[in-house]
Amino acid sequence: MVTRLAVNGANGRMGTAVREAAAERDDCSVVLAVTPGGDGDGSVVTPEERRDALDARDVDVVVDFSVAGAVSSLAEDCVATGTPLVTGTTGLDAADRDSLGSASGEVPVLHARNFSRGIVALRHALDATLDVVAEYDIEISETHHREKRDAPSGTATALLETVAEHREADPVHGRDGTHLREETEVGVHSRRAGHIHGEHEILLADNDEALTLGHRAEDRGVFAAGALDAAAWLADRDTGRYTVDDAFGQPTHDIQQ
Ligand SMILES: NC(=O)C1=CN([C@@H]2O[C@H](COP(=O)(O)OP(=O)(O)OC[C@H]3O[C@@H](n4cnc5c(N)ncnc54)[C@H](OP(=O)(O)O)[C@@H]3O)[C@@H](O)[C@H]2O)C=CC1
Ligand SMILES: O=C(O)C1=N[C@H](C(=O)O)C[C@H](O)C1
Repeated sequence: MVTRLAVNGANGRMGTAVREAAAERDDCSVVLAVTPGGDGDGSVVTPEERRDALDARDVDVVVDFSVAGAVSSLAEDCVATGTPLVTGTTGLDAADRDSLGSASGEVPVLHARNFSRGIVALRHALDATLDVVAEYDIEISETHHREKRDAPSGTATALLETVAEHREADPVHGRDGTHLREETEVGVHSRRAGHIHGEHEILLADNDEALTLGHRAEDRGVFAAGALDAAAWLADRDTGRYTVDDAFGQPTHDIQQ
């Protein structure tokens, strides 16, 4: 089956990567692009024209990479038209988050702060690592291109949440002044430079050792491919809230001691 997609934020860096990746696949087809300018063509519309266009173009799933603050009206359009929603937009505001929550009572919704399978693996690796060394000092660092608006990255925030599932974790964003690190601190550091697609590193140190877990995205294609895999998977799902773990599969074996 070919999944008919709408791409929201279609002319952005990720929207472009998604359209390029979809053009190389035979399991999905982009039938609608949504971008603030529109272009008067029925297949490229503005956010205001989106609701009617989702019906008119018979869209199966919306894939969204846009901006914080724009996701709530998108979620409302998905509910009004019964269209499943995959969104990778990060730095969401409270209205966006609430809308995704209520939309998932009406249509399938999958929000992921990173669609790379390597990042899914990194999160599972961190989870397993914290089972052994949760009390080590932990610092999370991320580096992205100069155009990125939100900091810390959605991925760094998700990694921090994984730490918080294991221990008290008080984020400290950057450091200055003269004071000692508190035991519960987790440093969260954001760098912005050039065209870097996305790097994340977790440093854990204590007990005469230091351990790092890290990931580097080498092309936006990795996020686009994951989002398209998630969209194809979500097309057949029941109403509800889903994660990339649901779409890509949970780990199949336990870490052996
Ligand atoms: N989950 C993941 O795996 C990944 C998530 N991201 C996240 O995706 C988001 C987009 O990133 P990126 O593509 O680099 O950003 P860009 O700024 O390149 O793209 C965002 C696009 O959204 C458009 N836009 C603005 N307002 C609306 C609206 N109301 N409706 C529809 N489109 C709108 C912008 O148009 P205009 O410029 O005309 O305003 C722009 O073209 C960010 O939040 C980023 O963090 C990025 C990579 C991977
Ligand atoms: O804006 C980006 O580029 C990216 N954003 C996501 C995030 O905030 O974690 C994912 C990826 O790192 C690229």
